[in-house]
Amino acid sequence: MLFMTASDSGHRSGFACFVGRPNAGKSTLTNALVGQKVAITSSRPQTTRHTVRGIVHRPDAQLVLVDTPGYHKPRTLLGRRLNDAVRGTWAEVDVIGFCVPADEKVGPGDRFIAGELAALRRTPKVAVVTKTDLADPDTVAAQLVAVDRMAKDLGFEWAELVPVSAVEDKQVGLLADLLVPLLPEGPELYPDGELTDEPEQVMVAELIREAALEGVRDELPHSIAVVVEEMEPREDRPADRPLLDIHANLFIERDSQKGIVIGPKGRRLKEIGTQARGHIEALLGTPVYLDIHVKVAKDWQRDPKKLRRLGF
Ligand SMILES: Nc1nc2c(ncn2[C@@H]2O[C@H](COP(=O)(O)OP(=O)(O)OP(=O)(O)O)[C@@H](O)[C@H]2O)c(=O)[nH]1
Repeated sequence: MLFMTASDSGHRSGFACFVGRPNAGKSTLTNALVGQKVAITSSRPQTTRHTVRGIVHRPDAQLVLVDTPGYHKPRTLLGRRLNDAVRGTWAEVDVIGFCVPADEKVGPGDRFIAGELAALRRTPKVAVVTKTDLADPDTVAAQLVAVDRMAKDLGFEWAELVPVSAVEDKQVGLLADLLVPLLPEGPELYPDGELTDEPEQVMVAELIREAALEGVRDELPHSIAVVVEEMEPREDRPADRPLLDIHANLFIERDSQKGIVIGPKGRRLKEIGTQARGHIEALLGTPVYLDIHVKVAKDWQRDPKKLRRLGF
């Protein structure tokens, strides 16, 4: 009955995810489509850990965006878990957006991922050439041709091929217009106004992790995990001056990494706290007291029990 009503009205709803090599612009594009910061962006690759959904609400459709971690050659148990999670997501969505930056040549990393997509015969695949503001029109055109050819070489065709700039908000609306017809007919999946179904604590943990990753060496990203232990409104506060107490543990793998995260005289940790607090307050719309403890969870990347405890 619900289905008939939905198809009568022509309303569409479904899931999409963006895939592509690290730094391809997937999170930024998700944010631009949704219009609010829900996924985590960073100038460093492979920071999108959790499946974060942003929801595009339109009168004619609801598009639920699932943001997956980067798909890459696994070296550790964590790497394999991430790849499993990514492939699991690909199999579940209604449409896949494959992102390639306009300012970098199509390479083996792109072909590796597109090759995996080729196996998903039934799922429509849309190619998105991202960051067009960083390339001149000829380069963008050449990139569109290269991406088209890559699919043909792999034995499939893109359902759509579209250049966008998420930063300058160019063609982002067009991309949504092209994705919507590829969704099945159906009613709204989430109530209007709900931007993400990711638990707040996970998003808060991601914001702390993002702040912790700023300015640390490239090899550290997978050595940091954050778990929010407690998130409670402070008691005895006047109604017009609420305060949210957040206690979080920041896990590193080895004692030797403590210095990097904490910094001389605790300066680095303080910076992490200040930056994360600003983002959390913007996200939740309330003043926050943030308390971060740095703890060593030895070799947590390779230990299945510890991985589970940290939510992977
Ligand atoms: N100039 C420009 N920069 C962009 C655009 N989109 C993304 N970027 C930048 O490119 C970098 C990577 O963007 P992300 O959105 O984090 O990329 P991602 O594909 O989600 O990266 P991973 O999480 O590592 O897989 C960031 O520094 C963004 O600011 C764009 O349209 N124009």
